[in-house]
Amino acid sequence: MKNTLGIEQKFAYAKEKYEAIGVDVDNALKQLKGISLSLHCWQTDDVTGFENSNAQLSGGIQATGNYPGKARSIDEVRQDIEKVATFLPGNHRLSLHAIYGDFGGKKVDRDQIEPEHFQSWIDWAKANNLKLDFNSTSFSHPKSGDQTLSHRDKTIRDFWIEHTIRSRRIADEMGKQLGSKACHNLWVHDGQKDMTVDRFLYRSYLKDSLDQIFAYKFENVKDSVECKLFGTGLESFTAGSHEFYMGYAVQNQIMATLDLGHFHPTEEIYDKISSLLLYTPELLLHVSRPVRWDSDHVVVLNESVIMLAQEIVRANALNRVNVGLDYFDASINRIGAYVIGARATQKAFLQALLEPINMLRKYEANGQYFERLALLEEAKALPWGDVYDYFCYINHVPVGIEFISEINEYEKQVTSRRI
Ligand SMILES: C[C@H](O)[C@H](O)[C@@H](O)C(=O)CO
Ligand SMILES: [Mn+2]
Repeated sequence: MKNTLGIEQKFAYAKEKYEAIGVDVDNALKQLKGISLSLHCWQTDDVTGFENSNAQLSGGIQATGNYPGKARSIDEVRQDIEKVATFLPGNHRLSLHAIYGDFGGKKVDRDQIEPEHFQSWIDWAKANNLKLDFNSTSFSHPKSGDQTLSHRDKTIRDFWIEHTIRSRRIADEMGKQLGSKACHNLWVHDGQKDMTVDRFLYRSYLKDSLDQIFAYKFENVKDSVECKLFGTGLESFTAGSHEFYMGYAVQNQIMATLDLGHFHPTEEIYDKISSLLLYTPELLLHVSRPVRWDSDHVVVLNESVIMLAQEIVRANALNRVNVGLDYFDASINRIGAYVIGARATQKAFLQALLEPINMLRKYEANGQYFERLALLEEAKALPWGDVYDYFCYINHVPVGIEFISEINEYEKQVTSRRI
């Protein structure tokens, strides 16, 4: 590790500055260490999965780019995730989609998946000190079409109901064996391209499908439902809108998933945190970066992510919010994409944990709004970066830009050879 003295000295100076405004830096670091990010497995291979080698991504989502080195097998996904973990301070989780099963080369349709197809993932996760989360997969399948759980054909709905119940059962097994409840995220792309007249009908089918799916209770699963504004090719109607799933989550006391790319481009999700947490037990986040649409660009430390982290910390809700990442950029080094996005998310939480919240609250309560705004602005320039470097250093992962050369080396030795 380079320049150890500099890191410690800068941290000591930063700590003094924060303590002068009433911030407990050691406690912030302790809390940051407790935030497990759920890394999305699908950045390794551009959401292809291992059902069949010619899988075409559908469902209104797209991974654009052709950067060499994507993972081509389960072993390569695991190898890449293990590498990513060496760059991230803290203990994290992996979120799998149902199409990433270990099917042993056999054709296993979605309504036939079993926990046994994910046992090798569970064993691997255990050996690597990771916990798992899970997602049913409605896209990239001959029966997907434009609609699944909301389809007007009962046989199609029944197929996807069966798939989703089985997915939750797999999540339950993961949660049980790994000793940590698995989040099961349900996102279906269901919608229509053009003006749709039977919206009420499709949404009532979707509700009925969900009722059948959630009639099964699994002890080791935390269920979540993910809304979306629209998918590509399905621009006019989305069955699972925000209002639809918010109502469903509240009525059934499950989680809503908030994906940063699933709202109107100027709509921020930070302000939904305190509202939803008053009515649902927990939340699941999909931290992402929409550029003009739900483009799933790599997460960076932008205002949307910072404000989101602030709202969670200010609401004292770290233990009620599950933080998943969701983006897929096939145009740059994929390991680098994970590390940039995961570290940016951690930096946002660190900034939030280092906020001089007591002073800010006092100003607000006294109606001292100039002082509140001034302190919010000054806090942006406080040396949180030195605290993050120290966090990396004490957790034995590369500090600052050191990870760039290490990822380049991995590319040279491993991913560039995948041809
Ligand atoms: C692959 C994921 O399940 C998917 O990205 C979903 O979470 C989503 O956000 C779709 O836009
Ligand atoms: Mn998502």
